[in-house]
Amino acid sequence: MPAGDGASGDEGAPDAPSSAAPAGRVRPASIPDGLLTVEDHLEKILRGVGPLRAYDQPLVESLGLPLHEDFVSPIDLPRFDNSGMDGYAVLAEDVRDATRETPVVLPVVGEVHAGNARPFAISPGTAAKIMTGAPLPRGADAVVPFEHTDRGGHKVAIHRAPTEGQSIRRAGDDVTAGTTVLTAGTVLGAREIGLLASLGAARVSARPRPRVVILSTGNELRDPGAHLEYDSIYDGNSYMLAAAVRSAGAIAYRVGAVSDDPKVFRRVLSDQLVRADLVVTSGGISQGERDVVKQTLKALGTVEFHQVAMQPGKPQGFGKVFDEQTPIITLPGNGVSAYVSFEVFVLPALRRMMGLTPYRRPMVHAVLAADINSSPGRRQYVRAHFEVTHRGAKVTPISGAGSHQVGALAQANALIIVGEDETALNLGDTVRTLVLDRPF
Ligand SMILES: Nc1nc2c(c(=O)[nH]1)N[C@H]1C(S)=C(S)[C@@H](COP(=O)(O)OP(=O)(O)OC[C@H]3O[C@@H](n4cnc5c(N)ncnc54)[C@H](O)[C@@H]3O)O[C@H]1N2
Ligand code: MOO
Repeated sequence: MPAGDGASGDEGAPDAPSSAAPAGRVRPASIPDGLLTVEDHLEKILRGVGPLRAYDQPLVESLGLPLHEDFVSPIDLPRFDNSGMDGYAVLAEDVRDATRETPVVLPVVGEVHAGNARPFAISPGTAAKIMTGAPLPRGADAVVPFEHTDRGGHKVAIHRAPTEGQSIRRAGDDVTAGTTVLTAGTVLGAREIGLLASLGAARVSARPRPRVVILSTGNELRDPGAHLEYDSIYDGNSYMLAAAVRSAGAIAYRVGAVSDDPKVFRRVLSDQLVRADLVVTSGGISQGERDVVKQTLKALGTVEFHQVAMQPGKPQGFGKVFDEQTPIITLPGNGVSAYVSFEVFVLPALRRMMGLTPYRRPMVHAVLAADINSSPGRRQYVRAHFEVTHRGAKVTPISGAGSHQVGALAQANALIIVGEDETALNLGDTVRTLVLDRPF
């Protein structure tokens, strides 16, 4: 089956989260009691983060954001009849018989340049020199390009007859004032931003980019470039998450690694809220004795921690913190777990905050190039390489399935979904795949 964008199956996100689980959703039988499904946890998050309030933003800042309201053109484009060529404005009738052998000679009664013209008219039997974009003089109904003339100054010999209307760009032939040129929800790219600017919009109404504070936790973490003791490692996650946040179109505030001291974590978190629409943490949420995120946030009573039936990414948390009621998504510390959890939970939340739908990456169907075994009870996100060959979409699992294997993760450009109840996918099967890094 060719690569498609069918947002099919159980990955299709609820675009308008409701307060109850959608009717008809079946909990896979193999999921052990006590674990949430991926959809359960995602729904809690999507219900807890609303779209940010839209405001007028500078045009270029709106790149990648959806337009909040229909945009009705206040003006015509082109604004006025103007020349499409450098040449001479004439009355077509006057030069109807012009040929190379028998050119028609007309007096040149004026010259109009783009941005340097006054209202101007020509009488029958005369011509005006005109440049591309300059307003057409009244009385003219064609433009003869320089190449069909002797380029004369006081008089011009025209040696090819133009058709009526030739090289004239009529007012409103592209956009008519009063028409809706972009509808609410249109994601603004270079073409749309160019159009809005051409229509005189200095600002445009869009939801802002969410500001995301990223905290990683762990006494073992050091910034890249810093000295490592024998038991320390570099903080990969906060960089990865900051990059992922930016790729999603949001603003990342990466705070370096915070120690496992609950007092320190609490203080840093509270200090950061002033610039956060969302906080994302990594690490410190499983069963460890110093799981600082879980320990600190549980005490607040507003953040819930769960195990989710997925691999990687089993430990998860979500809630709101302090007086600000800032949403916080707590991700597991293993690098691959943090990445996959970002894709599955944080990306949809950011898209919802920005007003972008769909929230979740559409699924692609691809032919599997090797067997995959899976233990039941958790949905697997298998790191894989996706490509489109002359025979269609193909996906190949990458070796290195450990949640800590960020080397293998960096080889991947896709995640194969193995359902909770599935124990094997076989070479040649058509499998559900999330193709990463693809705009949607
Ligand atoms: N007894 C149990 N132990 C664990 C369980 C469990 O159910 N019972 N779950 C495992 C799973 S699954 C995961 S995932 C991890 C999640 O643990 P935490 O979220 O508490 O994360 P940490 O313990 O802080 O770290 C895990 C691992 O990742 C490394 N790490 C953490 N932060 C970073 C970072 N910013 N950059 C690079 N590497 C990072 C950390 O050093 C650990 O190796 O728990 C399992 N354990
Ligand atoms: O669920 Mo953990 O995220 O597998 O390593």
